[in-house]
Amino acid sequence: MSVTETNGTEVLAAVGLTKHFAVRRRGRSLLARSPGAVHAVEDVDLTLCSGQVTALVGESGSGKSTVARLLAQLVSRTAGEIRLDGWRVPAKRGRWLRSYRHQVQLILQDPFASLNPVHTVRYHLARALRLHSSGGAPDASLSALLAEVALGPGDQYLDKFPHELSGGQRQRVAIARAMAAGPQVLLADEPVSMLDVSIRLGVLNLLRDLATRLQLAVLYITHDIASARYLADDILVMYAGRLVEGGDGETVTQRPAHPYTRLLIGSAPDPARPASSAAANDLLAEPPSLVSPPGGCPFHPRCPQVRSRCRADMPPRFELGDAAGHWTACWLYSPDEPAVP
Ligand SMILES: Nc1ncnc2c1ncn2[C@@H]1O[C@H](COP(=O)(O)OP(=O)(O)OP(=O)(O)O)[C@@H](O)[C@H]1O
Repeated sequence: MSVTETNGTEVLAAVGLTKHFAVRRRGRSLLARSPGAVHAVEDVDLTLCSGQVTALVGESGSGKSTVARLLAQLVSRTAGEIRLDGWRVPAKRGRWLRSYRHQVQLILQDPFASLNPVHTVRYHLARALRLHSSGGAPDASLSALLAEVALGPGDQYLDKFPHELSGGQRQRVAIARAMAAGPQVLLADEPVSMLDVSIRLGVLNLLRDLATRLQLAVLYITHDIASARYLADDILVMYAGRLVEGGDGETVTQRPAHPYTRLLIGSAPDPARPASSAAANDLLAEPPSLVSPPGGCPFHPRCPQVRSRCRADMPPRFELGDAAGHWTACWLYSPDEPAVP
């Protein structure tokens, strides 16, 4: 399924989403005229649809978590628009925030950090249920929540403390707590990267199941493009705060267009393919400064196919035409550039 031609309807969308973090000035920079800023997210457009999993993939520091925090309204945006069910979400906080947070739930990487160690599973789930509904939190409702995340029977888990659960069970409880709000959107920020490899698949399958069964729109944030391919309908690739490629998961991973996407795929561990040390080394190269980003395409200093135009101008999105909704922001695909070899 492609980003633009999905079966589901649009639930959450961002247009031109931008976040600059102010940088504290030190030493000589105290004399600088304008304070610096980390350009963490620049001009990001994305659409999350009901029943669909969209993966946001990129290396560390590319701005993925900031996108999640912006969509969850945990940080304010510098520019851009967010729409929930077609409703323009105000940039300033207000009374709408509570109901927004019912609809858009964030799941973090480390369930140990997100669950309070002194409270039981019952406490966490009951509190979440009471927060989001006017009724109480009878055990039957708590067990039903646990059943949603394939933890059962409920009475085996309700009185357990986080440290008495395995990593996978803790993440499932964190997901059950998010489900207590009855959300339309789950933003899952590296939800399996701290889990044992053997249990990752189970949690990924759970996210897929929730998306399909409950028609949730899921954003799956990861640095691991192989897991994105496994789980997601659509993949968006992020580099230095910007989206550089998007399309359905199979097309993006089988026919990657952007040189950065190719590098990401080339450096991903694949038992069936000898590791490309060249690709891995390229990825280890110095990431760009987000305080004074290079002019033109942000990837040009690392790009093996750089052209003069790439140093001067920011590439727009080019539709690739090989699959519906497959696009890339790279001058190699401009109709007025010589064809890609
Ligand atoms: N509160 C903040 N103040 C200043 N800079 C920040 C803040 N939060 C994030 N950043 C910077 O924004 C950039 C993007 O960070 P972000 O955490 O969104 O990237 P990421 O792709 O999620 O990386 P990771 O996978 O390592 O979390 C980084 O340079 C980071 O240092």
